[in-house]
Amino acid sequence: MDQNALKALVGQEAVKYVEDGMILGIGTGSTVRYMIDALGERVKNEGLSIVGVATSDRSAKQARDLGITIKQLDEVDHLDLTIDGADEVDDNFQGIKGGGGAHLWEKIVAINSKKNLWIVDESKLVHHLGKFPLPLEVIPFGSSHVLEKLDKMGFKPAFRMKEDGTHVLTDSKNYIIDLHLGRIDHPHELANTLNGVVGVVEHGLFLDTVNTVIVGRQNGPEVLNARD
Ligand SMILES: O=C[C@H](O)[C@H](O)[C@H](O)COP(=O)(O)O
Repeated sequence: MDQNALKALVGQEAVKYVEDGMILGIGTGSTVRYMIDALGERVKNEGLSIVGVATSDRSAKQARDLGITIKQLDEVDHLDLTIDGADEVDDNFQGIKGGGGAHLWEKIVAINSKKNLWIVDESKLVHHLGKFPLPLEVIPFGSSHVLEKLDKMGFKPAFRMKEDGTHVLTDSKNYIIDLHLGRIDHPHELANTLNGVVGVVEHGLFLDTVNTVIVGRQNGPEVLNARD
């Protein structure tokens, strides 16, 4: 199976966790796309009745186009489950997200969700976080000074740019700075440090967040349970 087949596999597996009547957080990314397709099938074929809260405009559009009811986070009083992808997951179930620039909305949805389920192909499992550049969402105002500060802190920051030379913009119209760290030995300390940088709205470290990870392996999906 190639990587896309593994993503499809975990996407299809994840929707088995969705129950009638649930309010579901819907993540973002190429793996989640398969999950949304599979969810749409269940809504269409089984009459599954759920309300989705999307973590990006693109996921909201895909879901709506498939007939899935989407509400804003502020329109619901709780989320039963959120299904999302990840860029890296380490041995302690800590993760990096935001490769698609959606980690701010994803984190807000995740912390308001009773359970969090991540779907990844096996390439995302790592022993140490940090090979994948750590995304930060930053306010455009004064962002060159934020970059300079992060550089002085030794974080090897770079703005995420489009091919046409303009900034990648998040759904909240902010910029992304990626930190090229190589290896993160102390993720909680790093998270605390980044939380203290004025201008950084949110970083892509998702610590102590996920309950269950479904990993796409060549011989089938593997379910890893982190915590209840
Ligand atoms: O901002 C994007 C999200 O955090 C994604 O869930 C993450 O980047 C994984 O995306 P993909 O499934 O495309 O690898």
